[in-house]
Amino acid sequence: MKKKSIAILGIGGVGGFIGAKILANRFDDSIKLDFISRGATYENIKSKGFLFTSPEEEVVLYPDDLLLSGKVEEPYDLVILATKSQSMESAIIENQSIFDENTLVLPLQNMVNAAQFASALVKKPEVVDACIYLISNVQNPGQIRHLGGPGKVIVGKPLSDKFDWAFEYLNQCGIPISLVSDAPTHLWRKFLFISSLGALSAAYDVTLGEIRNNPELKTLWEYLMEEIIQLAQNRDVPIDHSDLMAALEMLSNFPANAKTSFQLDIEKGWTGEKKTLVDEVISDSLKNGLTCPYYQEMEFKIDKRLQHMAGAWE
Ligand SMILES: NC(=O)C1=CN([C@@H]2O[C@H](COP(=O)(O)OP(=O)(O)OC[C@H]3O[C@@H](n4cnc5c(N)ncnc54)[C@H](OP(=O)(O)O)[C@@H]3O)[C@@H](O)[C@H]2O)C=CC1
Ligand SMILES: CC(C)(CO)C(=O)C(=O)O
Repeated sequence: MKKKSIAILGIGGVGGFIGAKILANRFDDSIKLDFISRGATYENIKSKGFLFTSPEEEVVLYPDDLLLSGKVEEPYDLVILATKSQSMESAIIENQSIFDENTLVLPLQNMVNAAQFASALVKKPEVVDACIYLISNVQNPGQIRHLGGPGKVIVGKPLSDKFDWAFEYLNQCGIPISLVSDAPTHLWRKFLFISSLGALSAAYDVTLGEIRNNPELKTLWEYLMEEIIQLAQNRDVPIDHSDLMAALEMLSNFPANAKTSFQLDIEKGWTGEKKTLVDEVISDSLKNGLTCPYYQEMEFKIDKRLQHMAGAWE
């Protein structure tokens, strides 16, 4: 029987964490795991191996095959999409050959509609809603540091049980998988936290500790979350004030000096995931007759920061 195969497309914070868990914990070679990367990430892994650091370990690992994005010719049984949201489209388009009608696609972006977006591009495979709870960053291309979070993956149930092997395998490799029938609610709950906190931290250039300890910033954060809740409810997704309270509580688990990854991108003058974290919240709200003055204010401030940085570098 043909070996099952898994490809991770995008070896950054998320893709690297999942790849490391599989490579470090797999118990046999019954399933093939390939990395699809590009540029410096590809070159560094090729020449030095893949370095994964966590509070428990520092290991150099090797995927079964390291492949250059755009040059892959075989379809996979499971494809984990782990690029940032703004790179998804081009990554999928240049790697169409990795998908066929037997592939399951797991998109892990901080988006509420990643599965719909990917589905329209890949056409044949089944794409399920998914999200991951994790803090893991690129130190250098091909070198990933896991800073916290269990790496728990929440996945919307596929149409059949033919992919159960994949979920069992990931679980056995130390990636906790939770299959749920109400995936949109989970995705929106996560988006409520990430989008609002990302927007606020990027607009004001503040750490998570500064947001926690500054009553004005904390109130602004709550207003932003309320704008997400009204958008979710407008789409019949049942998140409410109790989720806002849970998000406030969740912030207390983060180190005071932690910054969101969106803020780190803005600091470098990059737009990062602004389109999916901020701009689309505004456009979707307005399209549905909702007002979102706090998101609009964050967007304005973020744009000003970006313009200021672009000016400073000219
Ligand atoms: N990091 C985290 O802890 C968490 C992140 N998320 C979400 O997960 C998603 C991924 O985030 P994260 O892992 O941090 O992002 P990173 O930027 O760390 O990693 C993305 C990787 O994808 C690569 N990539 C982009 N386009 C291609 C392509 N065409 N072919 C091959 N590789 C490509 C990038 O390479 P290159 O450098 O060359 O662009 C980069 O290595 C985001 O939506 C994020 O919001 C969710 C939960 C936690
Ligand atoms: C959880 C959090 C906020 C950690 O930095 C994150 O995932 C992000 O920045 O996108």
